[in-house]
Amino acid sequence: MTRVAIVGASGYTGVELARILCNHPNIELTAVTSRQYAGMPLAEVFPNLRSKVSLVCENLTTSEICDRADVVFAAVPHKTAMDLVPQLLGAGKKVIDLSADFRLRDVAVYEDWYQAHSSAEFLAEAVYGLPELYRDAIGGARLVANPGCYPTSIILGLAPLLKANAIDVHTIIADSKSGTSGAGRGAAVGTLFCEVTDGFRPYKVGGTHRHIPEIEQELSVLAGEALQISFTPHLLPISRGILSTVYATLRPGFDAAALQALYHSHYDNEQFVRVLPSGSLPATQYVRGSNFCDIAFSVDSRTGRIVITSAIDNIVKGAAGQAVQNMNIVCGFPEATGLEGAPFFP
Ligand SMILES: NC(=O)C1=CN([C@@H]2O[C@H](COP(=O)(O)OP(=O)(O)OC[C@H]3O[C@@H](n4cnc5c(N)ncnc54)[C@H](OP(=O)(O)O)[C@@H]3O)[C@@H](O)[C@H]2O)C=CC1
Ligand SMILES: CC(=O)N[C@@H](CCC(=O)OP(=O)(O)O)C(=O)O
Repeated sequence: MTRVAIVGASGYTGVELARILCNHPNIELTAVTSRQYAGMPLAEVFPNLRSKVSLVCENLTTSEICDRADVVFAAVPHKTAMDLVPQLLGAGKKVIDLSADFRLRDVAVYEDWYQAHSSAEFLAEAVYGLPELYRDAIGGARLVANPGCYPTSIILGLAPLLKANAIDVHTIIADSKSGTSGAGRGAAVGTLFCEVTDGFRPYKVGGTHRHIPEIEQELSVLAGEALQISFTPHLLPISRGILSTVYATLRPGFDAAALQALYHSHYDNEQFVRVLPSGSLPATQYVRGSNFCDIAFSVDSRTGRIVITSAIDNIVKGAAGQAVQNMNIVCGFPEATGLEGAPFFP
């Protein structure tokens, strides 16, 4: 059995990791950390885990975590992760980092959008953990940088088009809507019930959201040239789910039938990407609790644009589920282990 620790188990991605991992046949969950809840059973912090997880939250040092685990999920905020990762790697551990600390390859870009990086020497070896793009490299990685939730939904939606040179890469606009769990479990006025319920609003408008450089980095690799996008996130009064609507101008020669074939050839062997039949549209409630990304597109012949819609559960394919998918690849387990469940509905 592979021994696994979750650092940051009292957060939303941490509890989702515990929920997925408690049914995983190849691993043993051996440590769950939290400073606030140290001494309290994780199943008391999160009663959904009653009778499924018996571990008690602990405030462990990094060397204590190393003694207990072979694989460590860092489900902590950025900055905290970059301070933790070097010691874990030094002790020979495999690390799946859910934060943004190792996603950007260029330290200057990271420092522009986040803060000073104290472990930049590991950026070159970190593998961006989007299995549909980097499966082989993830298999040999000791540090996987699990993607952000918005980037997962947008990059998967655009990848087939960029690889086939089917769109004008300078025309991409992405409009994404996220459930409130995307903001984490920490108390904040902006995520109070009265601030969120019965309403809908954009935030970080005008090219200011920190997922922009991550999305541009990966789309530029796919396009083979540097590109920029317009991206606007919105906050939905739902607990989980992301729906992204992405627009781009089509190049001549790509009609709807050719594009449908393109998406299918790209994703039909992928277990977690469902290309919807023509005329169907994705919805957050059809991926809820699952590791699926549902994708559809329509061609607007009036404007010559393609409109791609993609839906994920931000905590699953957008975070913990994708992290377990990455662990499975790193450890050589079947990629869908622990992630086979159908979405919850309603
Ligand atoms: N929520 C989402 O949809 C997504 C989140 N992510 C990323 O995953 C990571 C975790 O996110 P999320 O679970 O939402 O965050 P939460 O705010 O819900 O949880 C954060 C966790 O980190 C722990 N923590 C905070 N500061 C420290 C510290 N200095 N040292 C040790 N532990 C600390 C907290 O526990 P305690 O304070 O008790 O120690 C808590 O368990 C973040 O980097 C986030 O950006 C990525 C994709 C999607
Ligand atoms: C709704 C909401 O607030 N979402 C978060 C993004 C989610 C996330 O966790 O992104 P990282 O993994 O890059 O930190 C936000 O917009 O900042």
